[in-house]
Amino acid sequence: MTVDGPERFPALGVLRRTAVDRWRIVRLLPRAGWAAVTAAVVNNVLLAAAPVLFIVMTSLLVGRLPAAVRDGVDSPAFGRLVTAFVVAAAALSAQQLLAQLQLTTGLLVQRRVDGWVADELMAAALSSPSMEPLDDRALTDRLSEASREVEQGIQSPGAACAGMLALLARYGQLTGYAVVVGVVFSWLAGVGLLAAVLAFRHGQRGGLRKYAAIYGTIVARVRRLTYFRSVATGRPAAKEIRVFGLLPWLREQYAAAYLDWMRPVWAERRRVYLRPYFGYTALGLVVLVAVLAALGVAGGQRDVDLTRLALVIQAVLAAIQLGEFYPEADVQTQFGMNAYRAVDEFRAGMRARSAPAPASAPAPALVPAPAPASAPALPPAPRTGGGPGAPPAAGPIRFEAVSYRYPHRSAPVFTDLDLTLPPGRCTAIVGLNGAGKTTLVKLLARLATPTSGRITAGGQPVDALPVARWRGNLAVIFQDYLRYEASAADNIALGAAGHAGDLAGIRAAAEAAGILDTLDALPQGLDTPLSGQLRGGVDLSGGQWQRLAIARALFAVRHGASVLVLDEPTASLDVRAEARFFDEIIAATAGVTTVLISHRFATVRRADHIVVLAEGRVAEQGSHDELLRHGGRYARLFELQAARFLDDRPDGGDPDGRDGGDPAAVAGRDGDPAGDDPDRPDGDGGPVEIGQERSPG
Ligand SMILES: Nc1ncnc2c1ncn2[C@@H]1O[C@H](COP(=O)(O)OP(=O)(O)OP(=O)(O)O)[C@@H](O)[C@H]1O
Repeated sequence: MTVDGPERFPALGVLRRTAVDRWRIVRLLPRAGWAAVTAAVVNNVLLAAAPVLFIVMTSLLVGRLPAAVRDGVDSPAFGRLVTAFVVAAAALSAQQLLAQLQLTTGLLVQRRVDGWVADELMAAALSSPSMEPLDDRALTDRLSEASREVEQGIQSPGAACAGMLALLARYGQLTGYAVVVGVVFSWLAGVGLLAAVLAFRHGQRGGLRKYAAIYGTIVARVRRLTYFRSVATGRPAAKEIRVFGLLPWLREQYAAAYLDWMRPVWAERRRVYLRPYFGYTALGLVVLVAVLAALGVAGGQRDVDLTRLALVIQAVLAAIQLGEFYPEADVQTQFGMNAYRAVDEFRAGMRARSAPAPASAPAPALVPAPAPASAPALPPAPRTGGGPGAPPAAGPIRFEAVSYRYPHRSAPVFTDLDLTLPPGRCTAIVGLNGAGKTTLVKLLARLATPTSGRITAGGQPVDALPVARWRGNLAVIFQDYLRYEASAADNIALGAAGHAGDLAGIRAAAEAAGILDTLDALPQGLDTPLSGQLRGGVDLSGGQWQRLAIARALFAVRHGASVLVLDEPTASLDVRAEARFFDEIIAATAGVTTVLISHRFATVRRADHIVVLAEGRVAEQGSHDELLRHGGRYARLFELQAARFLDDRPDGGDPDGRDGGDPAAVAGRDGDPAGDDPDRPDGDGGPVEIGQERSPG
């Protein structure tokens, strides 16, 4: 096996990696626009020249002083002294001004580059049609490192670009000083000076590089620290922290996470900086002493005049100072390069983990759904066209021998799952916690890909369709649906973002979800921002948010989605609203293939078809009546609910049921499983949820 250079000589490897990283940063510069980059380059070149000009002019000033004093204020010698003074003062002023401009042009470059990188990062994060890559910790570590730096903008790729440009000024000055020493004194001294300063810089940069490398290995610790900080200061946890008195616990956790994060950093800092620092300082001192000693010898032999003496002394001292740490460039370039490497690695990881989209596969025609038995209560919006971009109509959706296992999990969630979702009907999926209900939705929405088996719609594999086209056919409200910090109208319109102008549709969806009156009563009606954090904004209750999320799904249905998935849609609804759920919402989507996931019998029992998931398969299925007659798992859970209701119900309760009680339980008790009074308010004997089996005793 051949050993290449960098492996045999580690220093070469480091140099090669540094060069590659720097080149990567340089290639980002065009993203800032050529005008901004040119302005920054010109500024930094002038900033390199100004201090060199200053020491040249002040040295001339020193050299011309004896003649000017001797010849008097009216002499040409005095005029030359004044000229040198004016040019030196102008160079100094220009340096001050250019330093400010360096900041401004650098910021401009930085912001533009970071804006582009942020776009790239977002595009990469959303590039995979499935969510699986985001379950990969190594990949999300890269993402969090990159996005943290881009967000903070201190050690970002944009800051690295600005830092690289600023290096032009520093190294330009250094070259200028070395050339001055070479020209007026000795090229050997000039080159020696340059080499000593560069060696010292190498020590600095090498230390910083090693120090920065440790950050790549402690991202998980940083994430933990950030987590505790956001829990402590964020709004979502504010209630629990106060109620449970969690402040001391949080402080302790935060302090532990902080030390866990910082200890390796401190140790590395001592290791990489201390010893090299002494070594390189000694080298710098040796060169300084050698050059100054040679100068002294030459001065003693009267080989150098006053101007040259002043010039060399100033140039050497200024050059030695350039061996220091550059606050405007060093951290930015080192950490910014790391951040951009994280961006690159994240993008590459996403590409590698994303299943290639079958772009060239022709979209098969799906079997059209049967006409709805009754006209949908939610009036459909006029379709904007039925060309190839129109969403496919869904036939029966089948999971055929589908198995699925999450990455990094050994146990599969599903093993050879066979399941049919009849078109235009409502199928309820029930099962204990962790049975796989939400995973089933992820598979249906192609956020995850079956490990084996396939999902078909109208007989055609759904993964043969472009993913966007398939998803255009779905309206999904997840259990953890989003509460957008936007107006109420926008929160609904986001169900079909291309139809935000359909105000009548937004109102119709809100009405069908039973939230229209609430929204109309807000200070700005449906235009009210839904967040206490926004000016003029208000927050909604949990149940109101849930209705709004349902309205979003209904709006998507109005605009062409023919498969509606509702994951725990009644979890936050009050019992009256839950009882009305079928009449108001499911009826509004009659004719739409609906998947309803719920732990609540009051919600599921009126579905056309009920599927019980257990141990990775369909354990039972049928209508509510059939499943009760079957006397299996579903019936057992239902009986538990009824028993709970009977236990909790006070003796001689109101015969018409108006003192409370879950309608499902009433149905189970009176033998009319399907019939109940949806208006009946519930009392304290709330529904027992599927997945929370309780002993009847
Ligand atoms: N992102 C994930 N990575 C690894 N395992 C997961 C992930 N999400 C879910 N699981 C596991 O998959 C199984 C099914 O989870 P899923 O959320 O689908 O259950 P569920 O039936 O919806 O549960 P619940 O009724 O509690 O909402 C569980 O064992 C869970 O631990």
